[in-house]
Amino acid sequence: MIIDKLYKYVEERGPVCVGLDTSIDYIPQDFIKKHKDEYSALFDFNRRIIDATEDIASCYKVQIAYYEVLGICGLEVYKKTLEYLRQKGLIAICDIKRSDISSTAKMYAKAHFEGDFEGDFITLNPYMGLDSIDEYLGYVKDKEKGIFILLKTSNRGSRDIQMMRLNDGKRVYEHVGDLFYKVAKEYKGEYGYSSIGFVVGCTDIQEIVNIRERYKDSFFLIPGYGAQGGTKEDVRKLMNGKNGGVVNSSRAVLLAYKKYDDAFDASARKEVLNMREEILNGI
Ligand SMILES: O=C(O)c1cc(=O)[nH]c(=O)n1[C@@H]1O[C@H](COP(=O)(O)O)[C@@H](O)[C@H]1O
Repeated sequence: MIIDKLYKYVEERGPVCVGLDTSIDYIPQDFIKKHKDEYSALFDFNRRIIDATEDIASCYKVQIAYYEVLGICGLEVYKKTLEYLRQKGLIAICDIKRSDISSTAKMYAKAHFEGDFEGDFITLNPYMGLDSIDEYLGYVKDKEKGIFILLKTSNRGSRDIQMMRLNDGKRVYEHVGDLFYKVAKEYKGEYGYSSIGFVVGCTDIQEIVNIRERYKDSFFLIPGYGAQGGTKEDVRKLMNGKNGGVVNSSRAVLLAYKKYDDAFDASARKEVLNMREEILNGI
């Protein structure tokens, strides 16, 4: 089960997930100028961030929109970045946030668990219901793949729908969580976590404790740390001790060179080390 590999990497390297939401605007101009075009600079930037952090990060979340926006050439960089992670034996979470009926979901599953855009985990939107994830389950069961389902997101708008109360008193996100938690239990690995986990933002202090209590043996992908205001205390409440989730940081790592006044890769390393220390010290 892929979740066991992720669990082991968190044990060895810590819970930080480096977010490769690499906008061309984030790349220092002098670095871009050294390359034949901005696409090769983009890949080289990602490669150096990966090289500088691989021993201290558990995984990498590659946000597809940052590559799609650049068209075919951007998707080439997305592909090359995933290939590079794979060659190094690192774990890639493809942040694609898909949702569709089964016949189309089958294509998404094939597109992101096989071929050019293959990753280890993908993010899915649960809005279309239980059968919308069916086509991914074969990959989870037999092909070492995993899923993170959006449960309670980090944005302010998560209150608009996810926090609404249903007739039975449950929040919408609790209803969603309860449904998918049942499915997830069938895909548990050797450490007790399932390869189907949840995305839980660390920005809603009131809900965090409830979520960890309610989904005790669920592994979380936790965004919202740093740039969106999530703190080490919030994150710690979502982790099950030291190993119950990975904490994503994208902009704070990619733009760390502005804070440390050092090379971008050395700065990214400093940021990941600081973050790891902040989260783990005190657990
Ligand atoms: O699924 C996600 O990764 C995600 C869910 C969520 O609730 N909030 C959220 O910010 N994200 C993603 O997490 C990353 C956060 O980036 P930073 O705020 O720069 O660390 C982005 O790639 C978002 O798309």
